Amino acid sequence: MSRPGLFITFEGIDGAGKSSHIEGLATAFRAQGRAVTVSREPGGTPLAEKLREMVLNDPMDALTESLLIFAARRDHLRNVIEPALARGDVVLCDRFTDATFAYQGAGRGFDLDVLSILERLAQTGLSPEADLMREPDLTVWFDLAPEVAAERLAGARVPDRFEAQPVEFFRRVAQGYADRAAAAPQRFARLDAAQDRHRVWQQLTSVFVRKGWLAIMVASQGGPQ
Ligand SMILES: Nc1ncnc2c1ncn2[C@@H]1O[C@H](COP(=O)(O)OP(=O)(O)OP(=O)(O)O)[C@@H](O)[C@H]1O
Ligand SMILES: Cc1cn([C@H]2C[C@H](O)[C@@H](COP(=O)(O)O)O2)c(=O)[nH]c1=O
Repeated sequence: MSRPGLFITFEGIDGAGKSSHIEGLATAFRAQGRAVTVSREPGGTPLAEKLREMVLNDPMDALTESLLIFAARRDHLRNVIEPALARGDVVLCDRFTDATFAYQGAGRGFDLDVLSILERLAQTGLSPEADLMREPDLTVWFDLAPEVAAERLAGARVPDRFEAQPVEFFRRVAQGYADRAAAAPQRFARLDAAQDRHRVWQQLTSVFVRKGWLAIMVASQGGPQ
């Protein structure tokens, strides 16, 4: 009998360390016989990647930004996430809707009620259960002080529109993530992302072992060196 799909998202402020661990986790799942789809937001389809380029680079107001992000998300859900979950894949997605509440909501100060309406519109009617609003089964939150994230990113790459924001913006985004985690504690797993890569990897795999989604052996394998 095929196993049900799992939708797992990774969140945190820019530079928190999410991307450093997602491929390692995909390898761990594959080693245990699971098919894995790795993706990201905004992005993940040709259309959504075009929208990503605009959102990350072109000046726009917060409503335009939110509409483009949810348009990209719907296309990504329709064409990648829902088909993968229907096949029984583990879907590992670098950011999802919590990022919109944290960045556009808490960071930019955009109306959270409007975001909730857009969320319902964009994430409903795509799975065989018509009324289901697709949400992650688990959200791993890499919690890191904005000052530490800024140090990690300094000089690492050319900053996009978000990475170029001042530290006060990221304090609000970090608070936005804390609020989302407090509102859905059963869905969120918080990691102390200030620890070194190996310890963060250990925290990460422990979450999956505790849930029974990975066997205990992988906690000491793979991951960044
Ligand atoms: N635990 C860690 N300790 C120190 N540096 C780290 C750690 N984890 C990642 N880094 C470094 O910090 C930088 C940001 O890491 P990474 O790209 O994984 O973060 P991210 O959360 O995916 O960021 P973004 O969302 O902006 O793409 C990279 O240069 C990476 O090598
Ligand atoms: C999904 C999503 C993302 N963002 C922002 C957050 C980041 O600054 C960029 C994506 O870059 P990354 O290197 O892939 O992390 O986009 C946002 O503002 N709102 C969202 O919903």
